[in-house]
Amino acid sequence: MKIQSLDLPDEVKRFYLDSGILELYPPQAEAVEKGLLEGKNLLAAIPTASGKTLLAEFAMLKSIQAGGKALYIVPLRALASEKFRRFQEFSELGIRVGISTGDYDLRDEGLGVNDIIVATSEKTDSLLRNETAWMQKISVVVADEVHLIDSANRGPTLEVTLTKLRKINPSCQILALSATVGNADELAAWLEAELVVSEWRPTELLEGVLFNGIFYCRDKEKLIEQPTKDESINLALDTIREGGQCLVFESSRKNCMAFAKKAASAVKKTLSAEDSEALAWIADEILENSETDTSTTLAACIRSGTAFHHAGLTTPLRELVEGGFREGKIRLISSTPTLAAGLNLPARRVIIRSYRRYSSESGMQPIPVLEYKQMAGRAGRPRLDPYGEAVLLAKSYEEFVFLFKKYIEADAEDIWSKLGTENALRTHVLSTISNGFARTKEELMDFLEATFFAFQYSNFGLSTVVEECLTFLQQEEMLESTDALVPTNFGKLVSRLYIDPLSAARIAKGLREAENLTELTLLHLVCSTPDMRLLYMRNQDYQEINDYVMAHANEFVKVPSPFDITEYEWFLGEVKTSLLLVDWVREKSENEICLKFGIGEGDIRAIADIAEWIMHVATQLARLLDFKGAREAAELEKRIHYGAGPELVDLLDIRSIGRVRARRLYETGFRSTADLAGADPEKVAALLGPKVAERIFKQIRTRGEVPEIEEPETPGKSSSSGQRTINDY
Ligand SMILES: Nc1ncnc2c1ncn2[C@@H]1O[C@H](COP(=O)(O)OP(=O)(O)OP(=O)(O)O)[C@@H](O)[C@H]1O
Repeated sequence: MKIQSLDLPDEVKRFYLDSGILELYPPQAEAVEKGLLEGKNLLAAIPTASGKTLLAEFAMLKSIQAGGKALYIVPLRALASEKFRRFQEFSELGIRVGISTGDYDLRDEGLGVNDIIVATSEKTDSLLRNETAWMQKISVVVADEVHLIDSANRGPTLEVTLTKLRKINPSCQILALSATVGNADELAAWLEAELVVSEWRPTELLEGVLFNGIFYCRDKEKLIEQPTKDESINLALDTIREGGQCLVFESSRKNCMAFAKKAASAVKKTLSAEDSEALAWIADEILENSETDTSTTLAACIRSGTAFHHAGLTTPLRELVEGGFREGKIRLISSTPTLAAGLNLPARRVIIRSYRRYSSESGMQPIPVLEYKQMAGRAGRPRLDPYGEAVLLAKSYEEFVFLFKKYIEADAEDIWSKLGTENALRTHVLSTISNGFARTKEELMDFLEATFFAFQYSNFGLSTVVEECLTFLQQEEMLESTDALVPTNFGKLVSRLYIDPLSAARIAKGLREAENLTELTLLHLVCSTPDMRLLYMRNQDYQEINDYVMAHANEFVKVPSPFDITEYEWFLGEVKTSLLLVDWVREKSENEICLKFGIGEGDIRAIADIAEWIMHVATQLARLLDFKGAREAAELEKRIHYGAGPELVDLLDIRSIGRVRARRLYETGFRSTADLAGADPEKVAALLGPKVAERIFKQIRTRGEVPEIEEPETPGKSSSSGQRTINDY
């Protein structure tokens, strides 16, 4: 099917023809035949890189040209940024694109001027809870990676968000993009959507197992040369020498880093002088951005053409690794499956070194087939690689046979709604009532009957769980104690703040009962909520944290009995996470924190982000309920944001002044923005570099009168590279 023949505006067809897309892939053609461009709902369950996003673009552009507005929902912020960058290319068509991934208690009304809004499912849900007006005008909803409805933590929000959007916009077109799943027909029926299921890919995928140095797949066997003792490295070198790149999936960050380091010396031998120069630049950028042992190791690997990628890296570092790989400079990335979750980073060969995953309930378990297919689907760059190869490693003949049966010859599992638990429903029952979707139990059940959970389980047991949620919400005074479902002001605030009602109840109880609200008391209160992500307890942590608790027992609202082993262990994890935040707000260096707690910089950022949000909730709740602690919580919220002491908060309100620069200014006597306003500009420029100083004075100038900065006579002498480094924070 030619692009020219499509029922799309001429300028849209020209846009694609100019980008070299002349005709549709078979699944795309099937989608058009099934009504994609006639506003019909459609579920496309097709492999990675087989053109799903293009389908969404066609539907969105068609609707926008007719005056509509599109909402593109993704599961991850990284994917939101990737799609936002892609859709910005439509600016030549006069299409405006916005992205919304920020705080969860904003309406983001300003985004309504855009034709396409990209948002995570959580952010979409919070926009609905905050009754964002432009949500009523959405004409096309794209749910990318919709198979994640199956995930326990993200699934319920995506499912309820789609249910709400269909309620407020019954006529809007739903376009669901999914990896191949076992029950795509069931998902399509729930969405009242046409279904396109296909295994077609633009680049052939060879799936196989490496056993005794031979790569076995379908009808091929390939003997892999053995230049080193490690068969995974040999497999990687085999591809790199052919001009391809490798993605290696490991089950843990430690193994990721270890393999990237181990492969470095062998990969380095394949590099040209030009490659090495380009890689050195990337490595220098890494060190500009971060000063931890992990980033030092990463930079060293990159100089040899390898890298590792996991959630412990900060976003700038991950983007540098991804960019270096896309440009073909980094030859091998060793990653945890984060990379496979939707990020478009294909490679000629994908090596799955570990197909097991650790879970606290059942230890090391084989990953689901769906997850294997996601990783395997990254093999083969369209138009660049002649084929893609996904390789599992077998250490025995039994494992060799198992892997073929379990993964290569198997179909992906069915996906199942995870909404039917009290943890999931508690949040969504309150938001459904707060948003006026339900004023009585009957209306609430009607709303829930429109969910995928009800579609799959035909409401089994839903009423009982809902009853338990309503009882809890009334006991915690988030709902009026009436037959009608009426949210209290407390309940409305909890819904708008996008927090688990159980978290809100714990915070309210803690603020009410706390004798003294120290920094630790508030930080632990935040860490004791179900919304908080806790650090794992390593064996060496137990004694140290336990001793700390004994010495500071009066700073905790409640210390559980050590004889209640499960609850006490969980409490120790809360305390360990609280102590990370104490070090963070007391300006311990990131490297020191990483080494002390056994984490990455990305974890500090991720945990600080969540803690900041929950502390923001504590501030709002203390104010609403007139509890003590609002001022202390508001100050801590800022300190968590910057990772700094209270005396620096005024300085930190200035962009370009992060925790390191603020401390340097403070120690030099510039203790506030007022001090800076009256400061000798040359002195500040000497301290922070003229470019940073100018950015600072420019902000202060907008708040009052201060002298201009004279640029130095000899440009390039600035002490600061002008790059925002980790020390800006
Ligand atoms: N019909 C086509 N002809 C040529 N190239 C195409 C066609 N459709 C898509 N592409 C190109 O193939 C690449 C992958 O397309 P797209 O991103 O739509 O796939 P996808 O399935 O969404 O990938 P992912 O699963 O990574 O999100 C893009 O570079 C896109 O421009």
